[in-house]
Amino acid sequence: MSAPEQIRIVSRDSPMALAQVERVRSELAAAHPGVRTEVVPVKTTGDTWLGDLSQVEGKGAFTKEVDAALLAGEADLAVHCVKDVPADRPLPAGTVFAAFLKRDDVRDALVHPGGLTLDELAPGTRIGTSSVRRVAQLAATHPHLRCVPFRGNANRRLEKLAAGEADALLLAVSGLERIGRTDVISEILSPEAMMPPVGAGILALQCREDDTALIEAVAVLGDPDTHREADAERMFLHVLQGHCNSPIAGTAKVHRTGDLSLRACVFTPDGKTRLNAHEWAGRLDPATLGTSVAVALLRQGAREIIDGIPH
Ligand SMILES: NCc1[nH]cc(CCC(=O)O)c1CC(=O)O
Repeated sequence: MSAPEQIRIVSRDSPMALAQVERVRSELAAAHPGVRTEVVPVKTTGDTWLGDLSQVEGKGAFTKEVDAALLAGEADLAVHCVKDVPADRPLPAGTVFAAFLKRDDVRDALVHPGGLTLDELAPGTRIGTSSVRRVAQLAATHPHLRCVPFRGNANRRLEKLAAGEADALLLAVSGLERIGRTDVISEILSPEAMMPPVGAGILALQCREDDTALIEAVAVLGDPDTHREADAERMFLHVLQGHCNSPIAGTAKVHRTGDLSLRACVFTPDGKTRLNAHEWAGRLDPATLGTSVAVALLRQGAREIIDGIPH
């Protein structure tokens, strides 16, 4: 089947989101020379509300307006960071993921203007992050550091850091790559030091489910290993049913042997309790692996931890 002549791509309007759209446009141009693309930028609640995300809709704050534009027919293709797409509920009715692009770096980076590493930071150093996952892990490993709430797109956070609103930041390596600012990285944290979130570094392409021509056309951009990792991670989070204040980390990996593993953790906000699970898929499909890892954490008391956190 031939590709559609024109594809309207909807996305958030942050510099990172627009860089993601450029990647999609160039991969589309390579796969389907001659296809025309148009960008439809939208602002999401998560972009305009810089307070506590749990006070607005929390999950979905970065995706709702993008999904609405897709469903209203104002655009044909949405580009999302999988990390920002709620996994506890199905995708908005009438939409599907048509492809997961090849995964970028899953790790977090420390941005410290003086170039120090996490272990070198002095007691009381203010780390700008509103991520409960990052706060809980830092509390466990570096209790002498102080996290201060920090929201806004990555460029905005770097500006706020330069203005002295924090002494250092934690940001995703993939995000810094997309905005062309890896120069600010003072240390890349291993997944052991800072477990990544579900969906880290993955971009998903979402279409209306009846748009079969487009679904077929963009499927060639999909990466099969990334798809397996995303399925395992998202099913893990779906079974666990977290909320926007629950510190949860999870990262799947397709190894050179082709086998898939999933490591995941649930933390208390103070980082004092950390539940761990690590399983291999073996004969299980990715979603069943995700279910199994979630059940392993539930057996250790994950439900009680998650439900005990105010939200
Ligand atoms: N919450 C914002 C957001 N959504 C996705 C990324 C990073 C890129 C990715 O993981 O795809 C970021 C920035 C960050 O966490 O530093």
